[in-house]
Amino acid sequence: MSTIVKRTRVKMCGITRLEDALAAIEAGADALGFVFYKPSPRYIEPVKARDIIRQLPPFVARVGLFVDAPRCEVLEITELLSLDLLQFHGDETPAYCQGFHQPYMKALRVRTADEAAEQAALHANASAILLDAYVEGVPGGTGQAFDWQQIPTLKQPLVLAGGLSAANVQQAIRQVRPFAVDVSGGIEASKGIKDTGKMQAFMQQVLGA
Ligand SMILES: O=C(O)c1ccccc1N[C@@H]1O[C@H](COP(=O)(O)O)[C@@H](O)[C@H]1O
Repeated sequence: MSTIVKRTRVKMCGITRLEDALAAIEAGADALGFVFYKPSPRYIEPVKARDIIRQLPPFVARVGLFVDAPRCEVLEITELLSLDLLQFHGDETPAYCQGFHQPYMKALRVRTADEAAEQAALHANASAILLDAYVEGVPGGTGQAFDWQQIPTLKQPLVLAGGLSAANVQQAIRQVRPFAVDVSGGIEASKGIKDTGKMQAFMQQVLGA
């Protein structure tokens, strides 16, 4: 009789340095996120992201994060570097999100489960729906968790984000049962700089969930 071991996938976001990317992979991350949103302290120049991505081993997904970027900017970046998935973290419409060659994940900022369910239904073609905290005036990366009672039932795989860290990710996984978790601030030494110990501790908690 065979045993199937199912584990929650992990995306580590806001990578700005090769050493952090390699440490995240060593810790066990399934996906790395690169933030192409200039106001973010985790913004990375596309050319720098390309140089990091070129040095990564296979079987690790490269995710590009955008916030209401002009279509031509996304096209420029996706032509410059090889991305497996686009993460749209603003108010992008389904038509906009589907207008690229790469699959996409739509981030929604949760206020209520009903509202999130309505928004998610519009993105039926999304590869996944990422749920993040709603913080007025800030699109994401706030380090804030939201009320996990407000998780809607989704047709798409659910990626849970928002204020996750080694301290709460196990509880989050047990309660929400997401397909994947996405973390940025909770594994940082400072904004944009990852902490290897925190990444390892995060993964250990995920594996123990
Ligand atoms: O990381 C950022 O700076 C960022 C900026 C704009 C939109 C999204 C951003 N990051 C994403 O936000 C969530 C939650 O991050 P955190 O763990 O609470 O810091 C995550 O999906 C990041 O990819």
